[in-house]
Order: sequence, then C-alpha cells, then structure tokens
Amino acid sequence: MRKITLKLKNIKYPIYIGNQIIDRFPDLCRKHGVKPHLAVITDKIVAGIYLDEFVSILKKRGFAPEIIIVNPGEESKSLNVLSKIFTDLIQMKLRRDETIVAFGGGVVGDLAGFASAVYLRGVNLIQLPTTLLAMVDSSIGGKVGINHKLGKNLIGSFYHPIFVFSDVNFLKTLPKREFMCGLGEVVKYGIIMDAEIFKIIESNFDNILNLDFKLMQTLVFRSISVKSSVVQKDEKEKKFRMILNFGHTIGHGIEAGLNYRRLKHGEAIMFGMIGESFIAFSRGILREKDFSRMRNLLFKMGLVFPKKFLAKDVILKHIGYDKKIFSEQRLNMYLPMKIGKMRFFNDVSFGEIERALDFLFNQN
Ligand SMILES: NC(=O)c1ccc[n+]([C@@H]2O[C@H](COP(=O)([O-])OP(=O)(O)OC[C@H]3O[C@@H](n4cnc5c(N)ncnc54)[C@H](O)[C@@H]3O)[C@@H](O)[C@H]2O)c1
Ligand SMILES: O=C(O)C(=O)C[C@@H](O)[C@H](O)[C@H](O)COP(=O)(O)O
Ligand SMILES: [Zn+2]
Repeated sequence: MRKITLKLKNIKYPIYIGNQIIDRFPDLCRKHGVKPHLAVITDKIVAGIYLDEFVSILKKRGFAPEIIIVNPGEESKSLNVLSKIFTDLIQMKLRRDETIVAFGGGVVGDLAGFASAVYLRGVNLIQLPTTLLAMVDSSIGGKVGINHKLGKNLIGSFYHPIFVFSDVNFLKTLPKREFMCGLGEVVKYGIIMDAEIFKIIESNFDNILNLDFKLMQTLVFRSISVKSSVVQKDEKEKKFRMILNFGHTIGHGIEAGLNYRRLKHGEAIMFGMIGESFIAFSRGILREKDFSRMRNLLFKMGLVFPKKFLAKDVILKHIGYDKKIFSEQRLNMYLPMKIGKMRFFNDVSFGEIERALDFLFNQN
C-alpha cells in the first residue's frame, strides 16, 4: 500500500492507494480515531456488488455501520436526495464526532461529502472511491456539492476527508464506459501537467483497458500526485487550481445543457477538453501536432457527441453561470500550450467558446 499526504494550511490527510487492501480499512479507521457508529452512504449498484462484504468486514472489527442507499447517477446530486440523506442521518442519531463513509463513485463522494460538511455543521468524512474517476479526482481535494438545473456543482463547499482509501481492485467490476470516464480525467492530468501520463496512456492503451493492475496503480498514484500538488498550492481555487478545471467550462455547459442525462461527467469533460484545446489552437498557442494527439487519444474513448439533444445557445446560457467567471464578458481559464503545459488566460470570449462549440458540433 502506498500513501500520499495532502498538506493544507491547517490540516493534512493521507490518501492510501493499493490493490486488494479493503481488509485493512477498519484498522485505518481505528488509527484515525473513527468511532464505531458510522454512516455508509452508497448507491444501489455499488451496494448490490459490494455492500454485504464491506459491512461484514466492518462488523467483524467492531464497527456498527448504518447504511444510506441512493439511486445511481448524476440526478442524485440534488437537493431532494440531500434532504432525504439529512432525514436518515438525523433518525440514526449520527453524532458530531462520528463519521460518514462515502462509498462509491464521484456522485456519492460529492453528495455524501456535502452532507458531511453541513450536517450538524460538519462530521468526519472518509472518501472510499470505487470508480476510476473518483480514485483519481473526486475523492481528492475537498470539492463537494450538488447540481442546480442552471449549472453544475453550483451548491457546495470545500470539505476534506480525514482520509481517502483507494483500492484499485474495485475497478474489476466497473463498466467500460465508466472506466473511460475516469481515464478521461487521467488524460487531463497528462495534458495539464504530467506529459508522461499522456505518453503512458497513448502507448499502453490496450493494457490499460485490460486492467493491468500494476499500470493502473501507477496511473492512479501519478494522477493523485498531480491533483494533490495543485490543491496544496491553491485550495480554494483563487487561480492556480483552475488548471484542474481544464475542459470543465465547456464540459459543464454540455452536462447542464443535457439536463445531466445522456453524457457522463467524464465524457462531457473530454468534449470540453477538445473544445478548449480548439480555442488554444485557434489562438495559435497550441501546435497542430499536439492538438491532434489530444483529439486522437480522447476520441479513442469511444466518444459520440449527442448533437441531436443539444443546442448551442442553451450550452452558452449554462456556461454563463461558470464559477470561474469574474466579469460578464470574459472567462478565466487555463489553456494548453503543449501536452504537459498550460497557461492562464483571463480574456477568453464567449465568441471563442461559440466557435469551439461549432467545432464540436461538426465532429462525428
Ligand atoms: N469533487 C471533485 O473534485 C470532482 C472531480 C471530478 C468529478 N466529480 C463529480 O463526480 C461525478 C462523476 O463521478 P463518477 O464518474 O465516479 O460517476 P458515478 O458516481 O455516477 O459512478 C458511475 C457509475 O458506476 C457505478 N459504480 C461505481 N463503482 C462501481 C464499481 N466498482 N463497479 C461497478 N459499478 C460501479 C455507479 O453505481 C454509477 O452507476 C460527477 O458528478 C462529477 O461532477 C467531482
Ligand atoms: O478539483 C478541482 O478543482 C476540479 O476542477 C476537478 C474537476 O475534475 C471536477 O469535475 C470538479 O468537481 C469541478 O469542480 P467545479 O468547481 O468546476 O464545479
Ligand atoms: Zn471533472
């Protein structure tokens, strides 16, 4: 088992990474002072595959978990579902010094994380990710929250777990489409900072799809290293953390434009990365060769742009609510200069976004 420690101004927490390590989870809970009574929040699919085993591991070691199960999918990141979770937590009398375990993908992590941040003004949180995306991204860095019909993640908080526990063995049951979504965010780390990640995926694509666990641990470890290093420098996204939002201005607009249906977050973000790279290419700051390597790798993930269900003006309306906008006319964003290197711009216009959307509408 490997460990990365994420260090912030006032707190630090470990991220444990390994393969087939779930048996060690209760000992780590003990080590981190977790009280026996705890709430496990998960979704129906994860519960169906893993809950019995997980609960039995916890009970054998003296824990008394109570379970909250939500429907799988993005639509659960909503006020309605959150409200039901609060009722369950209150009824089970989860106390201030007790813990919520977010056991699932990014949807569960964001939702349970936000519940942990506000229930009783904050209870302990453990992130126990079961998707690739959650392992490399959503479980790290403290962004938690829910969606609004006008825009993605518009209601939320920064709230960190006491620890993160990533067992890549969970990936063995992950559907291919979900795996690709996670891989999309891994490619993002390659583009924004670690060109080696990009090269590893480019040259080992089939092995990765065949779930070479050693390779997966390397990719998960490197991705978490990139994300942690950024969060450590700018926890609250004053500027530098916006680098992690590469592809998300357009991607979130697409997700909201589809009412959070049809495309998964990872897929929307891959289109977002292509669109935002198109802006960099059009500005003449990204060379054709790198732009085409990015497009080739991202389109290898089997992406199909659902243009029949999307309208450009609707996407643009949602992009108008992007959290990185500080003035009405211009967007803040990092754009790629080459694979592994980004630069910050505070002057991206809606016209450029519109042309990037035209480019996407003209693909496949
Ligand atoms: N907080 C952050 O920093 C951050 C970062 C990236 C993404 N996100 C958010 O994460 C969400 C997407 O997360 P996701 O891609 O994990 O989606 P998800 O949570 O919807 O999980 C994808 C699907 O896989 C299923 N699943 C989970 N683990 C499984 C397993 N081991 N085997 C089989 N099936 C499994 C789930 O039930 C679900 O149907 C989005 O809401 C996105 O906004 C947040
Ligand atoms: O952690 C971050 O910072 C990110 O931007 C990571 C993104 O992959 C993630 O999708 C995040 O939830 C986006 O946050 P938001 O602030 O744009 O809603
Ligand atoms: Zn994302």
